[in-house]
Amino acid sequence: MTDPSTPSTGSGTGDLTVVVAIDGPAGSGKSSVSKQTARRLGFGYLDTGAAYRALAWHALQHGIDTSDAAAVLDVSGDFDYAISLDPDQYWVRVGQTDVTDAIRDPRVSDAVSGVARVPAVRESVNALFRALVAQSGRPGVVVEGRDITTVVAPDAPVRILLTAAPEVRAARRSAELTTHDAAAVAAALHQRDASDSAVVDFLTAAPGVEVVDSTHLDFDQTVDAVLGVIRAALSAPTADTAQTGA
Ligand SMILES: Nc1ncnc2c1ncn2[C@@H]1O[C@H](COP(=O)(O)OP(=O)(O)OP(=O)(O)O)[C@@H](O)[C@H]1O
Ligand SMILES: Nc1ccn([C@@H]2O[C@H](COP(=O)(O)O)[C@@H](O)[C@H]2O)c(=O)n1
Repeated sequence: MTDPSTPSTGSGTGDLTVVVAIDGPAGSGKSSVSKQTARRLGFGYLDTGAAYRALAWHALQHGIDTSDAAAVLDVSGDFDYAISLDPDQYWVRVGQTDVTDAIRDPRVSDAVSGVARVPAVRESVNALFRALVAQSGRPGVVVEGRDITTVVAPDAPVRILLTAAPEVRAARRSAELTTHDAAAVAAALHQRDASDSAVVDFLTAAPGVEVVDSTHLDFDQTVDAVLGVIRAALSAPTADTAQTGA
């Protein structure tokens, strides 16, 4: 994997970029809500799951079974990954190939947890995420995934766990994948959550993480709820400003 050269805390405390960290289970609305939130704030948007998905796609292209950790690590050596942080011009590339749509294929979703289970892969992509945030040139970046509030940017000034009831998440995902059997889509989503939550905990909020439950909210209400948390957090006095009176 390309080695990110620019070190950064990616936390909003060690550099000038404000990080809004959002975690949650599959289908909770992380990508769509984070993207719209970023637009509303003029922030960048970083989809961290795309890196795991793109590496899973890359492994499948090489005929690799992603449950084979050694093979995944091996193929990650020539993984040339790029992603846009522009919420209005979102794309994902591996080498010269645009994989923006391909990485959403259920074939990739079914394989991605194997990739995410490899500790060396996680360390490498986390360093990349921090570098992408630091280099974004934006006043802030909404970063969404599974371990952003706890591992990637635990010091971010805004940390949110976006949840929704499992049956609601499954129904929303089924509505997107209309050509697929609804029961199979729901089973795959819950299976992926089960595999992923064995690696990182995104089902319970870590201390200091605000929960936004969208079960009974529509999309716009969810974005407004997230923006409310962000505005409250960014206008609250920090330890620094409270001490200096700034
Ligand atoms: N509050 C909401 N009300 C209705 N639909 C919603 C809401 N939030 C998100 N959605 C829809 O639910 C679907 C799943 O959302 P999205 O893809 O953003 O979830 P995700 O958490 O990023 O999923 P994954 O982790 O699997 O990538 C999308 O079609 C999105 O438009
Ligand atoms: N911070 C993250 C983000 C994602 N993953 C893994 O990637 C998969 C795809 O993520 P989506 O958000 O696009 O659904 C996800 O199922 C995890 O396996 C991760 O481990 N950490």
